[in-house]
Amino acid sequence: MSDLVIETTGLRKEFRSVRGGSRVAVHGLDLAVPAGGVHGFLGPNGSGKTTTIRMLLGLARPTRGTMRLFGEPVPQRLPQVIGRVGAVVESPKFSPNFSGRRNLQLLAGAIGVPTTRVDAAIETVKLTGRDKDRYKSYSLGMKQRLAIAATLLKEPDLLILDEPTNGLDPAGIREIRETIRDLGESGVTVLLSSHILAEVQQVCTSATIIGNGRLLASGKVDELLGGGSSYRVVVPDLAAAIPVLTAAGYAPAAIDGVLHVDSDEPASLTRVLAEAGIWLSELTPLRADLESYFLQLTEADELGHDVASETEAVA
Ligand SMILES: Nc1ncnc2c1ncn2[C@@H]1O[C@H](COP(=O)(O)OP(=O)(O)OP(=O)(O)O)[C@@H](O)[C@H]1O
Repeated sequence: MSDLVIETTGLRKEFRSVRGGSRVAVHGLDLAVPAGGVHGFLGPNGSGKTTTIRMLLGLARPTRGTMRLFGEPVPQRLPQVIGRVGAVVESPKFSPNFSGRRNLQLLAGAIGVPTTRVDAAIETVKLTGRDKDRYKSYSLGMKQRLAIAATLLKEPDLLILDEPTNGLDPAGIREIRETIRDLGESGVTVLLSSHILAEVQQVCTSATIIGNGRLLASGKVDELLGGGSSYRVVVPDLAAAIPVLTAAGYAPAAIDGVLHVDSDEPASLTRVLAEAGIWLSELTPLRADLESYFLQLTEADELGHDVASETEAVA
């Protein structure tokens, strides 16, 4: 039995246009989300994230392909598994004149779970202290946290969040990210869709990257980032530093009057130069996020290159 919480194979979605043509939103997507932790579902706007999530939740019908949630085929067995899934895909409807707490209590009653779970949900999303204020007085970030609290009432094993930080101010973004990280650490599997690379890097343990409805790469965030790091090295005399670094096994590249050097250990880079009497005036990490990797993948996709071989080269 697979320990994947979400699995899709060859998932495809075509939308018919009014003029008789069709637009392919999802192209044969193979998605594999392991149990536990926060899995990023990263792609630019319009890359097919929401459409994929809607299909998983039975809100849109795939044109082709198969999907499984907790090993069960969906939509066929969705009724059996949907109780284990919480999702914030669109803004939920809360009563503006009731407090956040009252809204959750009503919801708990409606879905038949004990109202005692309301306290835990409020605490998890850090709305304690504001839970008795009217919903309409909440900031966007608080409204989003209440939406997450609502999904927690049924104590889901899988939480699907579609761009939950969209439209929030920096404080709201920080709070939601902390909440998501805490949830991932508590044992819930979270699928976090996002078009923000830094968000996936900060919050997620593993990720799937898509572009134009196609899989570009998937794996642990650390591995997606690549093994080594590159540094920008500023020295007074490039011509003196290059042979010293080359002799020590590095492959320095001179770019715009500075050196770019791949190294896992910046301290030894510094020592090699210092031992040759070369004192560096700057050592800065060049690539510490998914940005360049993502751009490389999406450009390759747009050019129709063999994305699989690009992925292997980076992994
Ligand atoms: N109901 C629909 N009818 C026609 N085209 C659609 C429909 N829903 C989505 N699309 C198209 O499918 C593509 C993927 O859209 P989708 O919303 O899934 O992307 P996304 O990655 O979630 O982007 P965003 O972050 O902007 O929501 C887009 O080109 C979009 O215009």
